[in-house]
Amino acid sequence: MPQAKIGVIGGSGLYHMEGMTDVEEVKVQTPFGDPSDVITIGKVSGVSMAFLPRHGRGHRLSPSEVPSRANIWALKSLGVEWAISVSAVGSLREDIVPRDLVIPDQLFDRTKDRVKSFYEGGVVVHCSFAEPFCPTLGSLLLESARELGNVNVHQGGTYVCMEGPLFSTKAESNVYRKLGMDIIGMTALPEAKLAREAELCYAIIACATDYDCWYESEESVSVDMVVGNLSANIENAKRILQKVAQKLPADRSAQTCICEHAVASTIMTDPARIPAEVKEKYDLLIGRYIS
Ligand SMILES: CSC[C@H]1O[C@H](OP(=O)(O)O)[C@H](O)[C@@H]1O
Ligand SMILES: Nc1ncnc2[nH]cnc12
Repeated sequence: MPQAKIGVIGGSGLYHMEGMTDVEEVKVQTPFGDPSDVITIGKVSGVSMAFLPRHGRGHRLSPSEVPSRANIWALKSLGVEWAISVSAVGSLREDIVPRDLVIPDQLFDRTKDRVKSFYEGGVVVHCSFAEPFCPTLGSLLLESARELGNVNVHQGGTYVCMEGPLFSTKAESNVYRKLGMDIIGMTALPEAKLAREAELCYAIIACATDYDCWYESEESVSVDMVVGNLSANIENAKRILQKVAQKLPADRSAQTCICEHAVASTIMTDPARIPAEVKEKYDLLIGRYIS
């Protein structure tokens, strides 16, 4: 299997990553089923990158159907250390204008129907998730986005993740605003949790596409609105990815983020009591801690 240092999970509107060289398509199998689609591996700015469209090419998977465990496992198995999500979001703040970009630093979970951990069947792990995004990667995304010059970029903000697929009611949207949420989407969870459990550095380039439905003088969110505003944003997101590829440190061990060692000391289960087949299953993620 070819290897890649950066993994990009493309959201709504981002199904292909043009401009990659030395391209190869790989079909990865995981203990959690098939990822959303084949993964394209190539080079961007001379750095190896794996690209996976979250909803599949042709946008076939709803947010609740995205196989996040398979997606994150597949990226990990390709050697990915830095996972970047590109996501469409609604804005819950007047000053986050559609077509602005946000690099969120917090998450609030309103999903209901999703499996949120890799670990089950005899191994119990409790990772810290107080800081759900990698601050090292977030800073580099912010710096790269600011270098574009032609786009308004917001540093930090809370992404509230709803179940969907229907958009929110006005009552819900207004409650999220009162609670201090900044942007809303349907896909950051469980992806961010699984990335932490897989010890990946993970952050989001959030492309604001609409004002959801709280803003009385603006039209409520619709697919047409999202798609229209996304096409401009997606080009910016691709340029950010090219820039950030050149900035990522060669070695994560020199970084101050906890991501690379996120699971160390979080395994509650006595290794002597973890069945051999469970150890084998999780070797990719935690073999170094339980063997
Ligand atoms: C087409 S609007 C709703 C859809 O877009 C976002 O997806 P993604 O984060 O993958 O860009 C949102 O979360 C919904 O899934
Ligand atoms: N308003 C919104 N709510 C949820 N997900 C979204 N993705 C883009 N806009 C959204």
